Amino acid sequence: MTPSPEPAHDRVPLAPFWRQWSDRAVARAPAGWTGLIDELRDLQDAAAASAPPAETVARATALLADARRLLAAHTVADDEQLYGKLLRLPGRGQTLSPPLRLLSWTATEIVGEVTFGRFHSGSNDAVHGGAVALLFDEALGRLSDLDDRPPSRTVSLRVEFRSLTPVGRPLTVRARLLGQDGRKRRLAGVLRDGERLCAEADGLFLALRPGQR
Ligand SMILES: CCCCC/C=C\C/C=C\C/C=C\C/C=C\CCCC(=O)SCCNC(=O)CCNC(=O)[C@H](O)C(C)(C)COP(=O)(O)OP(=O)(O)OC[C@H]1O[C@@H](n2cnc3c(N)ncnc32)[C@H](O)[C@@H]1OP(=O)(O)O
Repeated sequence: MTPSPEPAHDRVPLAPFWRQWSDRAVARAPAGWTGLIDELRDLQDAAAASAPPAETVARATALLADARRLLAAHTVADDEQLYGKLLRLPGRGQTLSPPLRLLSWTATEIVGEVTFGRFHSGSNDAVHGGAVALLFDEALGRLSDLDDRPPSRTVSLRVEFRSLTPVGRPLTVRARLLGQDGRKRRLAGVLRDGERLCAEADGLFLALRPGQR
């Protein structure tokens, strides 16, 4: 695999399993779907950051209930859902974790950029530790399954919080594949705000056996 010369999240190669999984969702996604996900993400941040008066709360609640009813009328099984499956998009079309935008990659290392919003704040404008762990699971998981490696699952993820992770600033995340032993893949991650180390992670990912769900 050739290292990427420039930021290009959507050119990161996908292993065949994930390419099919994602292309199937892309083919079924209606016009405007990614706009809906972006709006949902912004909504989460706006709700977390607001302290509105009662009239605004009532109006927003009614609008949200309308939107929820519209979407719930089109509920599908997990296999058919679109959410989280658009792997060529930063954030892969989900709002659980903040969009991870890949800047460069090789078979054994990826570097990405991420900005946590107010939705992921714990307190003090600092990111909740669980959200930091979530980001590492995304980044390490992404690398684990790169380069035609068979799909894997996290079995262990240890995070060390070295300093507060700030909300609202672009941060750099770096993931490395340390080694493979049969189905076991050891990975490590580092999250930095400029030069400052925010958190580090060690993960063990296990490749699934053929047909294993
Ligand atoms: C789920 C979301 C997936 C979303 C994917 C989206 C996109 C993917 C595309 C690209 C990637 C992009 C982004 C990445 C995004 C997300 C990544 C999220 C990944 C996750 O978030 S995923 C959910 C959390 N994850 C689980 O829900 C795991 C639950 N679990 C199991 O499903 C089973 O556990 C399984 C099937 C994994 C293995 O089961 P099994 O029966 O096949 O294997 P077995 O138990 O025999 O273990 C074999 C050898 O591993 C050793 N071993 C096992 N566990 C160990 C541990 N904890 N520590 C040390 N060693 C351990 C044993 O000791 C033995 O070692 P030995 O062979 O030497 O004896």
